[in-house]
Amino acid sequence: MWKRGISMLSSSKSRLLNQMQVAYGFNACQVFSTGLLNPAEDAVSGARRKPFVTFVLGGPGSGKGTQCTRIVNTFGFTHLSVGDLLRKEIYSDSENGSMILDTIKEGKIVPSEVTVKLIKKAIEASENNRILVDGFPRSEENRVAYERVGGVEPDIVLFFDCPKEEMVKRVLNRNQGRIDDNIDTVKERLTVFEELNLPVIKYYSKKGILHKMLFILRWKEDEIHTLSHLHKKQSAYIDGTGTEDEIFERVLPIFAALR
Ligand SMILES: Nc1ncnc2c1ncn2[C@@H]1O[C@H](COP(=O)(O)OP(=O)(O)O)[C@@H](O)[C@H]1O
Ligand SMILES: O=c1ccn([C@@H]2O[C@H](COP(=O)(O)OP(=O)(O)O)[C@@H](O)[C@H]2O)c(=O)[nH]1
Ligand SMILES: [Mg+2]
Repeated sequence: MWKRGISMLSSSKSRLLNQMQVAYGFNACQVFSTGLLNPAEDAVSGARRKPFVTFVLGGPGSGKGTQCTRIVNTFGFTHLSVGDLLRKEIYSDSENGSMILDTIKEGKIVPSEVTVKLIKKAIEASENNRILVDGFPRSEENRVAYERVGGVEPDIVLFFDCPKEEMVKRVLNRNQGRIDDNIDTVKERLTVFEELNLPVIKYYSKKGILHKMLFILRWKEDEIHTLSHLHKKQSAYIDGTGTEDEIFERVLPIFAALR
């Protein structure tokens, strides 16, 4: 896997890494190779190291998956899209397949015991110590269930914020043949996001120093003020609008410390 990663370091990537070095004052090549040489097991004892986990949050179509791909390519993370893990379950002979299909179609949230088990299994199977968990936790219940099973909180939480109209436009143009990319489901997903996912984002923001946040909340103006006032120092703010390149420029500094 390491060899494969090193051969992926194409000249365009080298150029990007050099630009990052100039822009952010750190050795991006070093960051990249450290990511690759960041195995899940301790080289001497062989014991499993605590994974370095980043949760990637944001509404439907906010660009989580798109930016995760870039973070993977630049910082050597393994990307676990929880939506993808669930979709795989539908097509495997899993006992939960039809329940998952119905839940995704309706834009609701799959029970925590199912998702937490899938995430745990995927983290354990990963040879990499750096993990991006994309699209989870989607509710406080999800968050608590993960902490209970894993016994740890994430190291970083990213939140990609995007106006509703832009998210709807992106989802309806996504063109990946997803059963939930239709106007009725996306409307429901936005309601679920607001009711169940925003409290999770608020929770991590309050954690402040432990969790860096990318945070511009367009949803509830009163909360923006309170949260940004309370957590200005500890939080990193990002805007999920603009081109993919522009957004990634805002993401890069968050991982700059991972030398
Ligand atoms: N900055 C952007 N501007 C325009 N379209 C984007 C941007 N980022 C992602 N997209 C597109 O929007 C759609 C949703 O992006 P995706 O990464 O799947 O979002 P999420 O995982 O948050 O639902 C995809 O078709 C993607 O190509
Ligand atoms: O932790 C999760 C992640 C996803 N989902 C379900 O899977 C759907 C699609 O999630 P995905 O992250 O793929 O969607 P995205 O936000 O990327 O559009 C969601 O609407 C939920 O129904 C879930 O129940 N729990
Ligand atoms: Mg996604």
